[in-house]
Amino acid sequence: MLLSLQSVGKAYVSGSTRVEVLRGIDLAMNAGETVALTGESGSGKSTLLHLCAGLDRAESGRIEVAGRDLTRADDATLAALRRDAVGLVFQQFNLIPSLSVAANLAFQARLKGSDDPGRIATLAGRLGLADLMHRYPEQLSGGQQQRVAIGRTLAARPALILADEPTGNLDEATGDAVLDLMLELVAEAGAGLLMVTHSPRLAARLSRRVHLSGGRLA
Ligand SMILES: Nc1ncnc2c1ncn2[C@@H]1O[C@H](COP(=O)(O)OP(=O)(O)OP(=O)(O)O)[C@@H](O)[C@H]1O
Repeated sequence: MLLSLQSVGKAYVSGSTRVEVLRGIDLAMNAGETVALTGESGSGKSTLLHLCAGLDRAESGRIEVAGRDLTRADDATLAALRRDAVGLVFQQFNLIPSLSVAANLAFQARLKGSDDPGRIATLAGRLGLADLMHRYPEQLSGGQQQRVAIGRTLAARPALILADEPTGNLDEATGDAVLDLMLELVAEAGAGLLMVTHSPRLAARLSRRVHLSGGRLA
């Protein structure tokens, strides 16, 4: 099992109010599966991805990624898991401002000790970034930055990709091409993709769809 959530609960407390965002989430994903996560704004989709990435902790229940229990792991173990097994494509792209596009693309793979210049060049070509390799993030459009963030994740070959509207800043044709690439590489690597999307059209292209509402998945 690549990703397993059992009865996962999470609430946010601000002042005297407690907001139950997730109330008993069960989800199981095998390697090779691609799952679309839909739900209204504020339903808890980003919260769920953050928990699966070990960026935040569940209040109850159990989360396992590639057989490792996140709920009991210490911070160093969670950081190692993010480096080695999980790829994140979030809405804040978190590119490194002082590094070129080429160095940003290679960054995650280098952390893992698996930098492959040939693969970076191929990915850059497929993502339409080949002519931008010497630029810096601040010299890119939002959609170009988004493609660098996706390339950086794909270059590191994670077992599980967690993506929050990864093509949200791209026009339809570019977004389709980028999703094609993501699905192709996920299939090739036998990885898994859990992707938040508001688009029923994009959701239909993944192998399974789950909907978050009232703190539960259906
Ligand atoms: N750190 C926080 N403290 C308090 N409340 C929070 C915090 N983060 C999120 N929330 C609340 O939790 C709920 C779920 O937020 P979340 O960002 O997970 O939703 P979402 O489904 O990803 O929304 P969107 O589609 O708009 O990005 C919202 O009501 C939000 O206001």
